[in-house]
Amino acid sequence: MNIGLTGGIATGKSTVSALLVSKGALLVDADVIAREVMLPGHPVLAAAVEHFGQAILLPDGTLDRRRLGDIVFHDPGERKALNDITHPAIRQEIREQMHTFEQEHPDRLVVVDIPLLFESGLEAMFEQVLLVYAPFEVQVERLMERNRLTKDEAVARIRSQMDIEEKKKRADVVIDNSGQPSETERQVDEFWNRKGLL
Ligand SMILES: CC(C)(COP(=O)(O)OP(=O)(O)OC[C@H]1O[C@@H](n2cnc3c(N)ncnc32)[C@H](O)[C@@H]1O)[C@@H](O)C(=O)NCCC(=O)NCCS
Ligand SMILES: Nc1ncnc2c1ncn2[C@@H]1O[C@H](COP(=O)(O)OP(=O)(O)OP(=O)(O)O)[C@@H](O)[C@H]1O
Repeated sequence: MNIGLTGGIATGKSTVSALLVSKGALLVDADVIAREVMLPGHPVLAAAVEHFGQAILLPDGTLDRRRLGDIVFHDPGERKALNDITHPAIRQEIREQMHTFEQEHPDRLVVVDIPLLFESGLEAMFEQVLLVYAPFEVQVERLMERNRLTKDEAVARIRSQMDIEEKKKRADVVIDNSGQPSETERQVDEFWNRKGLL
């Protein structure tokens, strides 16, 4: 059994996936995989440097994430270029991890956290798609606070993704994380208790 878990930036995907893991789900995390392919020595990082130049590297050879973020969150063409470089390898690794979990633990729920699930058209990989929702204004606030960003920087990142209201329409299940954590936990409990009906 598997679900794709998505949302908007800073809507609470990590918060909800941690709750599901605490109940016994197995997690595949696209953000973790995206970081692995950008480590020194990985061919994906090499391809990114070829496109964006040495300036995206820090003196120690690791990726300057803030610098690359500044480029791609303000320029749709450069964002597409980065996605074209990184996404095939990320998708491949997601598929492999999902397959391994499903083979080894056929009785467990496999949760696959992918921020850009809808943008990348990956719905068909999953039995159901669960959306972690918080409205735009809440996203802005939480992103500014967590990443110490200005309002403009936070809005640029949010606008780099499909509108959260559109994602809400496309999802099979919605967890509204705009309220208190206890309210989110209640909804996750409810989902967990009826997931046998998936
Ligand atoms: C641009 C990079 C260097 C910025 O790094 P930074 O440490 O500031 O952010 P981090 O990686 O923690 O991502 C935070 C969030 O930003 C959003 N985001 C990241 N990349 C993108 C993108 N290409 N388009 C839209 N949103 C994105 C996601 O919601 C993600 O959860 C980094 O996100 C990256 O390498 N992105 C390309 C790979 C990718 O698409 N990852 C996200 C989905 S798997
Ligand atoms: N219900 C809530 N009330 C208040 N703050 C919350 C709530 N849920 C999450 N947060 C906070 O909002 C921020 C974003 O949450 P989280 O990191 O889980 O989002 P995310 O969707 O995984 O983010 P990203 O897209 O960047 O990976 C965090 O700082 C988190 O502590």
